[in-house]
Amino acid sequence: MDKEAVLTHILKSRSAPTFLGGELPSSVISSDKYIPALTAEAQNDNFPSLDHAIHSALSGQRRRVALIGPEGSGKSTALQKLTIDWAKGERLQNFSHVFHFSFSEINSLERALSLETLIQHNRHQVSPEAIPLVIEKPEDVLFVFDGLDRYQHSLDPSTHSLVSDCSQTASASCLVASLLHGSLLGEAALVVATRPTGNLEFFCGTKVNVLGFLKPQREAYFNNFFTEPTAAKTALLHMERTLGFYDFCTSPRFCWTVCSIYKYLLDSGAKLPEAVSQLHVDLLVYLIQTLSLSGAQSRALVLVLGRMASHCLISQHSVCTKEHVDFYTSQQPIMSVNVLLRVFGELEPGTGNFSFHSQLMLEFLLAVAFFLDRSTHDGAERMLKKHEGQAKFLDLFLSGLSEPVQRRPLEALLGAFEPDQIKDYKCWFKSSSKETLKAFRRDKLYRCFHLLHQAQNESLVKELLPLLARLMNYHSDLSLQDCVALNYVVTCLGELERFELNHTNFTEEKAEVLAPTLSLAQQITFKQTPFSAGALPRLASALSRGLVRELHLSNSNLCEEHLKVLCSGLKDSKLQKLNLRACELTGACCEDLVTVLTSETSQLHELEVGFDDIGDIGFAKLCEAMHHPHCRLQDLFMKRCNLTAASMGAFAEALCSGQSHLRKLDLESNNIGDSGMEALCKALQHPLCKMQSLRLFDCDLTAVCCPHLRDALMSDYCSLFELDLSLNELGQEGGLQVCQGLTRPDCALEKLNLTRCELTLAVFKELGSLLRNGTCQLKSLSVGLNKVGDQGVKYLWEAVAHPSCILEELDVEMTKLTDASVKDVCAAIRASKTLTRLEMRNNSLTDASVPAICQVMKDSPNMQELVLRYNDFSEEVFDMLEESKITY
Ligand SMILES: Nc1ncnc2c1ncn2[C@@H]1O[C@H](COP(=O)(O)OP(=O)(O)OP(=O)(O)O)[C@@H](O)[C@H]1O
Repeated sequence: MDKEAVLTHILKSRSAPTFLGGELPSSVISSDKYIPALTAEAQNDNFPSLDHAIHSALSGQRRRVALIGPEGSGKSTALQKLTIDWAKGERLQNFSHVFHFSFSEINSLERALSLETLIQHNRHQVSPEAIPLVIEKPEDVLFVFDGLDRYQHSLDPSTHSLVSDCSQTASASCLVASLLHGSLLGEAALVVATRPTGNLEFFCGTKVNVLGFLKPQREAYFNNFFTEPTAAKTALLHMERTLGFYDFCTSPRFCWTVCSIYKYLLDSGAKLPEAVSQLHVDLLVYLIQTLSLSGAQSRALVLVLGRMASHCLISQHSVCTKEHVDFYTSQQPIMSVNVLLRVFGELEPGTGNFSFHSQLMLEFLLAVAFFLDRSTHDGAERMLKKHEGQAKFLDLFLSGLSEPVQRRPLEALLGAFEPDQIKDYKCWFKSSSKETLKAFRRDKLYRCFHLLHQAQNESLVKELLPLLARLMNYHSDLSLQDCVALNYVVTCLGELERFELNHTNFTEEKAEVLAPTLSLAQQITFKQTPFSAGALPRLASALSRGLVRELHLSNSNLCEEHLKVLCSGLKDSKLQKLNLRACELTGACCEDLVTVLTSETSQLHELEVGFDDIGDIGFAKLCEAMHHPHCRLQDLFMKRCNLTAASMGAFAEALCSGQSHLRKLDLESNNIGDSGMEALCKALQHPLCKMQSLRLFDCDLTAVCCPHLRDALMSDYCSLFELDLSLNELGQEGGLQVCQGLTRPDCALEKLNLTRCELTLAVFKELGSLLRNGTCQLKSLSVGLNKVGDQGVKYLWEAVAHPSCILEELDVEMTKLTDASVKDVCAAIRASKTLTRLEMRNNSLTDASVPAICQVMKDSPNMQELVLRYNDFSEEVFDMLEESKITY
């Protein structure tokens, strides 16, 4: 085979590049501007380039490969590169022949022919004498077929009588099917390129999904396109910011289009477009200007193209035949608009088929035509319905074009848009948006944001403010595009009370796009949103210059490094509350938290690090921060942080330092033990200690620490207002000591929780007399899960009934109460002037108690809640309980 002739043939340029069509593959390759495109798998793994994937598929056993990718993703260019590399002797030298076919050309072959003729016919520079070599050694032959999606015949083998003899004549479609199914030259290798198409169902071989360009390839492409590096950078940054979140940016052809129009705009000193609809306005204006038509002709042309676009969408055919085109273009010579359309079938010029260069331009022309067409009776809603499922951007383009500033350049060329059509679209937009926003249809909500983003009209966003405001707080499953649209809306609104993001992979790109939103929000929550490492610096910098007061990151995958980055931003922020519960933090992370707590401008007063492995060393660092004059920490939540008695000494010191503002500490489920408690109790007696609330649920305490606790409670300096000792084995002795502590006349304790503390009758008796003694300030008492029965709780009922008792909430869950106590319960409720909430779940009351209880609830207007869940009631009393507003 004459490789030189193959090379000359391919490299010989046959048509000029256009903005929409792209630079010719041959010119891209010969001018060394070829950038290896990627396979779709490259997004996840470091997979090879498309060229590599083709070569490895051809070196394998099957040697049949289909390249499947969307429009303009670089399939044809990769095939031409393959053929050129072979012809230059650089690659695939195991093949003696490479035959390159286009399915569009095969479509136009109407007469029967043999494979031998097909090969020679199709400019393959193979002499008749060489044909026997091809046939004898098919393993040395490679067939390359481009554009299966444009093929008009089926590859279904059952619809053809497949041939096996190279000299046998048959239809071209039969020859192609025979080659692809291996009955003809079965050992030859084969590469087919196509957009996704039904015919692929009949292809057996390796399938390679073509992606095109990601950011690094786009960067290389822009650098090649613009000779001036600053222009390349400006253009690329602009594209990434305004369009980089759309899938179609992976298309090399789209990159060419963007570069071409950007260059034109930059050279003419114009502004670059902010949204995809603006980009298409600029493109269409440029393309029409190149045609040098009159205004009326241009308008007529766009109307014709709009109708063709509608036809292609509705019939789901990307290709219009000559007949279709003639039908639509009785007044317009369609060949004059090849800048707007792609022409196929060069074998017999003038008889070819047409298609739109890009689906985006097709939909854009349809949108423009909608606003130009006086004769159409379709309103926007009907028009969108008609193309539903086929058009992806039609509504976005309508939205962009409905704004006077955006459509003005087109109106200057085509004449004014029809006011009725614009009015109709605006009406549809407002009514459908209001409906969507009112009904909170999440699926449609973001579409509405996208339409607003395209319209780029701040006052339109503000008009919808009353409906938008309540939808701005919670977001989930956000795509990058959604982030862009949402951010646009939030930026127009200018402020945001809450922003919660759920179930969203928080990537660097999303963080970058949402940075303004994050800066405008006062309260931010991330739930089940894994952070990528790159997202953290963006988040940190948005928070550092933002308005955020509260940040909730519980259950996030923050490691030490992530936290370090985050804290670098938080130390300059206005943050007041930080929740890092279950964020996989360790003691080492506390160093970074200390920088936030002690920064000069720190306003952080609430910190939650529960379920993180902080340990004594980490806690010691936090205690050091409490000595610092800038530290404003008041509330600290450290549930299950692996703390022991060892850290209580340093903590007690911090509490007594006079610098600490700490008022509330939750140490639930840490191994504090009696010795730790002893240290803590000493601090509580110190005049500089400001602690008000101490939660020591399940902290391994026993009666041993209770004398210290009593002393602390008895101390004049103790300002404890709330104490939770539940799930500690205090027993009778411990319980009595605590009660003794409460006898101090001005003891401030208002809330005491002694749930499951192994308390006895004697303790209940003491509690009862305390509540009656007139000095006790207790308003809330929980003594559930102490199995004292009716006899023990009776002391409390008597106390509640006493006029000196000011108890408002009483919890006696699972104390083995029976119907025998009901008389006392009712008397207590009836007599109390303060009791509002009574918790009695998990006891043994039966239906017999219900009438009296219901009656007392009716007679006692103070009572807000009585909980009787999990008692022994039958269904028969449920109605009665419900009527009396009792929770059962
Ligand atoms: N690897 C590449 N390097 C540089 N430019 C490229 C590359 N691939 C494609 N291009 C540019 O993009 C344009 C479109 O590419 P190509 O025709 O190969 O796409 P395609 O996937 O075959 O599209 P379609 O399905 O629409 O036929 C080319 O004309 C060229 O300008």
